[in-house]
Amino acid sequence: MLGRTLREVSAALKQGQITPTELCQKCLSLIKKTKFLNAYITVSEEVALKQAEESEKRYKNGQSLGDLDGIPIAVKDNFSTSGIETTCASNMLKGYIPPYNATVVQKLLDQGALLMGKTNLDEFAMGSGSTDGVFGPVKNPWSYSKQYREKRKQNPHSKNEDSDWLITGGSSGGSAAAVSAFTCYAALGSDTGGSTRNPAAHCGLVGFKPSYGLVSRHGLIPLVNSMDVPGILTRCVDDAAIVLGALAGPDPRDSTTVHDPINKPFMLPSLADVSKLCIGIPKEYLVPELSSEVQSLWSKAADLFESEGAKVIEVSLPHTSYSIVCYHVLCTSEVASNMARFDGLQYGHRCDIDVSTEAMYAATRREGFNDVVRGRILSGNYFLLKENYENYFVKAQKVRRLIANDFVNVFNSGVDVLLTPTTLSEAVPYLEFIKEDNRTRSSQDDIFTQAVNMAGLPAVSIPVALSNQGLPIGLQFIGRAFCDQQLLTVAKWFEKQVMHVLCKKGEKEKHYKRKKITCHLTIHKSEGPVVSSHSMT
Ligand SMILES: NC(=O)C[C@H](N)C(=O)O
Repeated sequence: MLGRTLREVSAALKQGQITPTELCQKCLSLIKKTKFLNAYITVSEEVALKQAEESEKRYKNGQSLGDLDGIPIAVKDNFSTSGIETTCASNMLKGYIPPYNATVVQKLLDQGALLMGKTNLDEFAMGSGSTDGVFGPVKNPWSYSKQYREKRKQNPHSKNEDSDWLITGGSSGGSAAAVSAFTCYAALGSDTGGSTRNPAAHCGLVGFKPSYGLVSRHGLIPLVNSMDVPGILTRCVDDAAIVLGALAGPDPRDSTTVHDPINKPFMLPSLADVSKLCIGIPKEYLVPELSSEVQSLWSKAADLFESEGAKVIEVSLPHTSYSIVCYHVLCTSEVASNMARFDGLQYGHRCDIDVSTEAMYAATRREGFNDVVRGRILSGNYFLLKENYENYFVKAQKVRRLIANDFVNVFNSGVDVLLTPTTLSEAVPYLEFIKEDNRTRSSQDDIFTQAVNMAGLPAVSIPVALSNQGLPIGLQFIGRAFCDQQLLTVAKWFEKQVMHVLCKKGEKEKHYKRKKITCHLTIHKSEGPVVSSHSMT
């Protein structure tokens, strides 16, 4: 095996154990074999092979561009990619081919990364399941692990295997499935209310959301401009740091990016000295909906820090209970304004009826958007009505400030990092997920993640352990604004510890077979739980 992580595979490329073209072909073949996951909307095979060829020349001439040269990556289909269709999983943008690359995409390509394709999502990134895009739902690769299948078989309510798969979480579920199934070594997601961290937790990955302003949004098709950030999905913390190093920095095309006052330059994180840390546990995050397994891991993780000499204290984020509703008002208001550009004239789909311009707008938007998007546009326009503006939008802005100040107060009191759950539970089966109204479910699942976006802070979800059902569970660390590097040092220390403290000691390997895919599940001392589809039957 070449290596599970970007770092390992990058070393293999540097040592000539594999060429970029061979690596690219391996990933392309896995993309084909795991097509049933529905992780990709577009596979950019030709582009990736061409990029691999160029990378190969650089390696041959001793001119490699660094750790990302020759590394297969995937990009969520809401980032513009020059010459490659960018759909946001919406009828509205089907067939849209942008003339430019998003800054983050360009930066990865400039470092020699290979673009394998564009990944599936909830339409316009609205959702937490990756179930609501026009190309159909994404399946979680962990649905096919033997341990999970066996557990499901014992459940009398379980349906047959083909309908019994799990959601990936979302909205960057395609990116998470793509990394989790080893079709690439890192992927870009976007994170507006948790969309990178949530699927990372459900798919056993590291999901990193940078501080707002650290990474450019230019070319990321906006959901909520004041909260969107490009996110990073990888298999370990070091890999996330490598990608962040390539992406961070001001961009003249995004006026909200700043010259990072703290992290210059980005380096591979060292291991934090935890004995000097103060870890905050927000008491308001102990919500009744939290599963007992997640809760128990959360408290074990806190104990772990304490036993290693960290100060662990309970803290209060008193405005947490307003966060979901506040996010809803602000998100939908920005959505209503952002989506106004999709009118059948300027971009994308157009319904050609010649009754009147208004009728054309209405028909275009009815055909172009699903009902989740239309619902958000309607709510947002209601909040923005002249007579409602003060009472909803302005009030929500004030509450957002209070929510952000809660974090400032906690950090000012000496807390270095907050430790919280990422999601309420492990991934749920699709059929259970759609039983509930997806919008309600989505908003509940974002309870631990949305406030971070409203405050613009960095946060990372780390895979911690497998549940009784054999599914990954993640925990989240939240840091001070622009302390992204420090946050990663804590995450890295934790990642290293959890494998032999929270999981069973030592190394255990199991091979799980199902249909054509063999999931190879490994728990190592020094790495997170990893599901791979390296060995195919
Ligand atoms: N992109 C996101 O973070 C989406 C978030 N889950 C929402 O539905 O608004």
